[in-house]
Amino acid sequence: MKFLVGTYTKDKSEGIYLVDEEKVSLYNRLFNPTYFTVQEGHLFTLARGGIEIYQNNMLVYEDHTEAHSPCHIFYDSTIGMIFTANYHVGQMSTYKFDGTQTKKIQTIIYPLGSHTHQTVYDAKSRTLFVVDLGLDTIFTYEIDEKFKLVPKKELTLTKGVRPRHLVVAESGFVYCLTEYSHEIFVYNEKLEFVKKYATLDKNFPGISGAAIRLTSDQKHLYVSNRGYDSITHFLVKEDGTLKQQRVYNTQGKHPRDFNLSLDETQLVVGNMHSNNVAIFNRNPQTGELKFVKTLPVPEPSCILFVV
Ligand SMILES: O=C1O[C@H](COP(=O)(O)O)[C@@H](O)[C@H](O)[C@H]1O
Repeated sequence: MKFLVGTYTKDKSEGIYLVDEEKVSLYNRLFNPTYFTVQEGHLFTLARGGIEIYQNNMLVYEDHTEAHSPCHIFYDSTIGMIFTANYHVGQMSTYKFDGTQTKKIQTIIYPLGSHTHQTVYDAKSRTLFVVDLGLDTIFTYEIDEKFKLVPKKELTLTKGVRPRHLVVAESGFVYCLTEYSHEIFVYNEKLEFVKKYATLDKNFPGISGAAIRLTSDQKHLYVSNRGYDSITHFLVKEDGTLKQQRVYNTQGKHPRDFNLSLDETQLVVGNMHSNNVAIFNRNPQTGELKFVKTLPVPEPSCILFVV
């Protein structure tokens, strides 16, 4: 079991931590690496007013030109592009990365009220999804031969539900978790609305949906609920609709992110307000979780399993 934990460095945290079995150690000393990804031997992380890219712990690219730090970063190796969403200033940026060189391509500034929260590129449909929490909209784009974004469809959710993160299934179905209403909005491969599901049976005040993950067999979907600190497990049926299974206590406060191990036999939750990560064993057939232990990690906000 080996995973990295991105954090807020507002209090005691100093950057990204490595959890290797029982041992927790500082992996990279950084300012607020609240989201990051590791691919092709590079670490792509959020930084003050932009992004930083590291290779073997050495800084190889930095951009600090935005008025605030973004909240989400996504790298797609099929097109060699990096995408960021900047919640606080309502914009998203794109970069071209060719394995060594990085170039900023574009920044899109959204209308007043925008709080872009996530960018996801789906290589199969060649579609970029930009989730805008503030505008209750999912913007979609194609990418042209000059790596510029060409607007496609806009998915408008119910006003005030506040979409936060989504996943795209191999079927083309899109599952979007809302922060304020903690619901999952389901869209089919034509991006037509199908149905929505509450992540919890009761609507407690102050709950906010955070992360959403789909298993590689496409059969299990998990979401985290901050405030009612839990993970809800859904089965994904043949027709793409969902069936709620169980709700699991995350053994800590404010589960901002969680992730599956590479073989998907474990699930780790980052409990941001209780400074710990909770480790669960996972049955890959049934999707059931079994709590194993917690480990102390300060201000966890992003979990990523590594080889
Ligand atoms: O989910 C959330 O995310 C936003 C954006 O994150 P930030 O790291 O850019 O601040 C955050 O402000 C908000 O409180 C939270 O609910």
